[in-house]
Amino acid sequence: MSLLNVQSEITELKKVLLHRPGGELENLTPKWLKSLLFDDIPWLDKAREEHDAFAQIFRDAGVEVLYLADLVQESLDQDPKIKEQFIEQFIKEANITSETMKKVIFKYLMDIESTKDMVETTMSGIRKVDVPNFVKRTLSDYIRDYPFITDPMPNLYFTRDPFSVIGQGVSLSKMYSITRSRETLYGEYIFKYHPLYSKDIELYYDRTQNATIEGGDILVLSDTVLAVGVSQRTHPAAIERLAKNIFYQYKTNFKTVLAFDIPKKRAFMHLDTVFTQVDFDKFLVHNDLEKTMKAYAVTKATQGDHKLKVVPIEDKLDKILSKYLNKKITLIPCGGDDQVAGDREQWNDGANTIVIRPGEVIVYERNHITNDILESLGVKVHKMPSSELSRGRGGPRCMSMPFNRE
Ligand SMILES: NC(=[NH2+])NCCC[C@H](N)C(=O)O
Repeated sequence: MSLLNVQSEITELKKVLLHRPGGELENLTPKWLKSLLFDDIPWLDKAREEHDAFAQIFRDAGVEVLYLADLVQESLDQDPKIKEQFIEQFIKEANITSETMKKVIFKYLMDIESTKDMVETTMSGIRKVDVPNFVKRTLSDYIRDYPFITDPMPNLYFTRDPFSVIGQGVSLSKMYSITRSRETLYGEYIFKYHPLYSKDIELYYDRTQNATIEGGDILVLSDTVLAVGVSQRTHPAAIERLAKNIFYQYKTNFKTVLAFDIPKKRAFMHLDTVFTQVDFDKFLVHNDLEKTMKAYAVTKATQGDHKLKVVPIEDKLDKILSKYLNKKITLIPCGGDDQVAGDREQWNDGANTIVIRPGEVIVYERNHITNDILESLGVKVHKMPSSELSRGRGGPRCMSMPFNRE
């Protein structure tokens, strides 16, 4: 039986996957910031302190915290061949063109004694100055003032996106941006080789598909209903493929995929930046969501082999959720009614909370207006420090991937 189990956004969280930020953040520089999807450079030591506080909130609430680099290390240490294969694939995807350089980097990584250090090196990026006796060989070695042989992956601490646990299976993302594409390699090795987490795993999507989908767009509303954002990052064709796989190929319990078409822009980058559940009957939303979104219900077609039926939904968001979740739903606007506070706090992921148990969430401390509103509605709010981590434009939900909920 699969050790993964996520049938909801809000029931008691048992196990969660995080990534403690590492050297990849120190490899951010203003020149490449935009293409690396950061708005500023977090101070690594402080970012780690904040992240450790985040992890401690989970532990204090009885949640087991897993770390990405540990799971990858445990997967690669199953067999020296797996480790070699991983390094080869990493090099291939890092776009190293020179055959000699490929060999140099292979040896460089193989020579790192601990597998975990090796994995962290692949994450933080390898600079030309890191490699002993680096010799310029290719034209680009000579011409470009580019410091890296392999690029850093600074977005790894957003464990929500490269894969997503759905029910007892996994959707391994095909990422939208070049900079995040290699992040899914780690998930591939975990779900193929990890002694615990590769057992009986159903793969509902995989990284070799063409159409892009990212975990931040996927919300497991119940054991029968998924919500998926059609966003800057997730293409409708990917949602249809996912739906066919969960409806037909794997015959899961899921009956409906609600597709929410949202604006294709950075402030709305994933559905979970504008919309998260906080309790059985409460959702946090960005003020502008209702005005700008359009919902569709995707179900099995009654006729035709492996066909889908897509129906536009005209109802308002609370009505749609009430219908599919079978209860009256309250929408809580991020930042309240004030447009300025709403826009500001949403930009700092005020609408992006992770639920520990129904009505108990982790939030960024800085979003004080939204946090006060949540508290006034009886939601238990754990505030985490958030000066540095928020510079990557992701909040507590983006930084966590539940492996198991009650
Ligand atoms: N699930 C999320 N909302 N993730 C936020 C990811 C932020 C990251 N800098 C990116 O642009 O990809």
